[in-house]
Parts: sequence; C-alpha cells; structure tokens
Amino acid sequence: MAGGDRKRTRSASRSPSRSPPRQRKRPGAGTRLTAADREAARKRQEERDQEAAQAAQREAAQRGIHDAVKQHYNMVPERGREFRKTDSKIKGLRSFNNWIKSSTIQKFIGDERNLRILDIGCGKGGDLGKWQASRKVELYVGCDPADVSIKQAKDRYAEMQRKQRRLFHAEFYAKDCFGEWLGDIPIIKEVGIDPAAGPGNAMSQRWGGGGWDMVTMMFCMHYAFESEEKAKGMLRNVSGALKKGGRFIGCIPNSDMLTQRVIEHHKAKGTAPPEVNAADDEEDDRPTFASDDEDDWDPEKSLDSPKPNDSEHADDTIGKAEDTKKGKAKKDVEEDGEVEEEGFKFGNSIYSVRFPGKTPPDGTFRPPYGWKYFYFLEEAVEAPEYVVPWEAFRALAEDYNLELQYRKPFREVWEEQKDDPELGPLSERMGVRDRSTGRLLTTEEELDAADFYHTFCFYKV
Ligand SMILES: C[S@@+](CC[C@H](N)C(=O)[O-])C[C@H]1O[C@@H](n2cnc3c(N)ncnc32)[C@H](O)[C@@H]1O
Repeated sequence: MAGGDRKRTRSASRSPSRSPPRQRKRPGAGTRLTAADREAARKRQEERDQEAAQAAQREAAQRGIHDAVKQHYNMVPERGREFRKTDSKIKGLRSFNNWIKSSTIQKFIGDERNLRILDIGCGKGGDLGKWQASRKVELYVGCDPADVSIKQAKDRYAEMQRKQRRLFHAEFYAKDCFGEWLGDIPIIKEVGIDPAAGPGNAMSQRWGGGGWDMVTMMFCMHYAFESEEKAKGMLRNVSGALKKGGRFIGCIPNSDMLTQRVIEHHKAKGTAPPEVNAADDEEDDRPTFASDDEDDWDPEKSLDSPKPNDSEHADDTIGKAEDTKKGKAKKDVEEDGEVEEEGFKFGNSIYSVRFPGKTPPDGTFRPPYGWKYFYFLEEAVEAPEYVVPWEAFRALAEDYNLELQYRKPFREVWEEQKDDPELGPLSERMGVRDRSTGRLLTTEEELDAADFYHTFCFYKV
C-alpha cells in the first residue's frame, strides 16, 4: 500500500510539461524489414538524391557564369604596383586603359562637390586614386562579387587612409550586382535607390528616384549580357541608384569591332549573306566603326540569325557545326566526313578573342543576349564574356531613363583628350606618352588591343 502511494505521489509530482517516457523499440524490429521494404527505402533515397542534384543544377544554371567569373577574379594574382609599372609586358596598355578611365571620369564628373559614387564591379579598387584625384567625392561605395578582390580593395583604401589627410568615406561589398538588388545594402538604400526604376513607371520617372551622382562600371558590364534577366537587373540597379541628372559611365568591348570580325570570318568562309558581300563591294576593305546612328539591332534583317552560343557551349571547347535555319550557315562537312569547327579566333600576340560556336553570318547579334566568347589578355584575364550589342543596349537603357551622351572608341578618346591641359600632362605622369618626345609609349599591338574597347556616358533623365 505504502509502496503504491509512493509511486502515485512520484508520478503526480512530475511536471506536466515533461514528455512521456520514450517507447523503446521492440528488440529485433529492424530485422523484420523485408527485402522489398529495403529496396523501396533505397529507391526513395535515390529519388531524394536525384532531386537534390537537379535542384543544385538548376541553381547553378541560374547563377550562370557568375560563379565562374567570381572564381576567376578571385584567383587573379595581385602583382603589385611595381610589377604593373615596370615588369609587365603590357604596361603600355595598362597605362593607356587607366588614362582612358581617368579621362572619362574627368569629362563627366561635373562641377559639383560632395559627390556620391557607386562603383559596380570595382574589383581590387584600382580606381580609388582616380576618384580621390578629383577632390570632388564625399562617398564612394564599391561592389563586386569577387570577395577576395573586395578584401584587396578594402586594404587599398585603408592604405590610402594612412597616407591622406582628407579622403572620402568608402565602403565595399561582395555582391552580384546583376542578379541581386543593390537596395539590400543599407548605405545604398540610405543614399537612395528607387525599386520602381524601369519601363512604364511614370511615377518613378517623374520622381527621379535615386540619390547617387554617378554610377561607374569599368570593364565589367559585358558580364551582364549573359541573359536578358541580368542585363535588366543591372540597368534596374544603375537607373534606380542615379538621381536625375546623374551619370552612368563605363568601358566595354565595342560590338562594332566584333561585328566587323564576324562578318570577315563569314566572308572568308563563304557563309556571309549576299547583302553583306554586296555592301562590301561598294566600300573599301578597312574595318570601320559604325556611327552611333547605325543600327545593329534590326529585327527585319536578323530573322535568320543563329541562336547565341550560350550554355550548350559553356565549356572551353570550340563548338561543332550544327544545322541552322534555311541552311544559311550550313554544316561544312569535310571530305573525310569530319565536321569542320565553326568557332573562330582573332587577336595578336597580347590579346585574343575566341568565339566557341556559331556566330551570325551578317554580324547582327540577335537576340542581343548570350553571345559568348572567350577573351584572353596577356598577364590578365581569360574569361568568358558576352557581346554587348551596342544599339540593343542603348535602346534598353532608354527604357530605364538613361540617355546616351557620349560613346567613343579608346583611340578616338586619346585623339580627343591628349592635349587637354590636365589630361595631357597626366598622360605623361602615367607613362602613356613620352615627356620629351611626346611619342605614345604604347606599342601598335597594345593599341590594337585597346581598339577592342569603347567608353560611354549616359545621363539619367
Ligand atoms: C576586368 S575587372 C574590372 C575591375 C575594375 N572595374 C577595373 O576597372 O579595374 C571586371 C570586374 O567585374 C566584376 N564582375 C563580374 N560579374 C559581376 C557582377 N555580376 N556584378 C558586379 N561585378 C561583376 C568582376 O568580379 C571583376 O572584378
């Protein structure tokens, strides 16, 4: 009796929240699983594994080349200023490109002070000194998905802080600026970024949205043209961040040059359409840059263009020929039955561009996204890049209230600015031009490599 009472008392005093004692598995329960049960469990596990792998694959495809580019830039060694200025085989080109960036900054920085600058694809912070030289900047924010580069940019800024008494405030963020919304970064939101920027938003267009004076994207925007989604994500960030009257500046590969090379390739192969050959009979043979009015975004002309050489050629191999509509760029079958390679390459001893697969026979990159090529530069990058068809980009930018002010191939920028009272002497200090003879220190091959690029400025309206 007493023992029974004690038991009740003990159980009654147990906290009601305490979980009931766990039921023990009956010994040997596992062994009663049949072979069929085990097979079914194995199948379920296999399906779960497969689903997980497919989900990972889908996610990777969505990230696109983003990770490859990020990994690539994270791995580019930091060789230091001394190497870049003395031992580099392309020091003339490095100086020339840097001078072009300085000159674009100077041309569009304007007269105001206390500017807020957003540098998209800031890399290792190589342009910090250029912005500091202007003495007009109050805030600089640099974003780039390559976290190692961002760390180097922070170090570079810390070094500048040690040496300079008056320096703008700067912050750096590891961020994919085409696939992600920059308004998630507190300081970007604080200064102002309009989430409604873009086509068909009258309210946003009237209000003007952002609080940034300039967005700069040096040698970076071409990665956004992997897909329509990324190009639009990039423009939403740029336009959203800019205040009315703000400037969007940058340097990118010139699609006119790529069009020219693609046409030459198809003519040599005999696959250029008749109108391209006919047009050429009337002109001289030298490559020319189309004027701003010329349209490389002509829906009528390009219905037969092959599809961009996108993900199917994501590897590093030259694509094999495939049938295309109406047989314009038909298979070239050699006598022994081998299919001829369809990609092509051009360049010189310091740079090269390689299209891995099909290219449009009339040189019109349409649709304007996903035209991949590989760019190789001595000591620098060999990375997949995407053609930025100029007129398509300009038309798209207009939908985001960005109006073109300026576009020039690098060599023309040099001709235009070399005798500017500030940029002329700067070119000597930067080692672009010889102080005593006035001669360009860039070799012809380096200038040839520089011809691949042009520089631009849009205004937010
Ligand atoms: C050739 S580097 C130029 C770096 C710097 N702007 C300069 O002029 O020295 C190209 C940069 O674009 C960056 N980039 C690539 N994809 C990007 C993205 N989705 N968002 C922002 N930057 C990106 C790369 O990480 C790399 O730092």
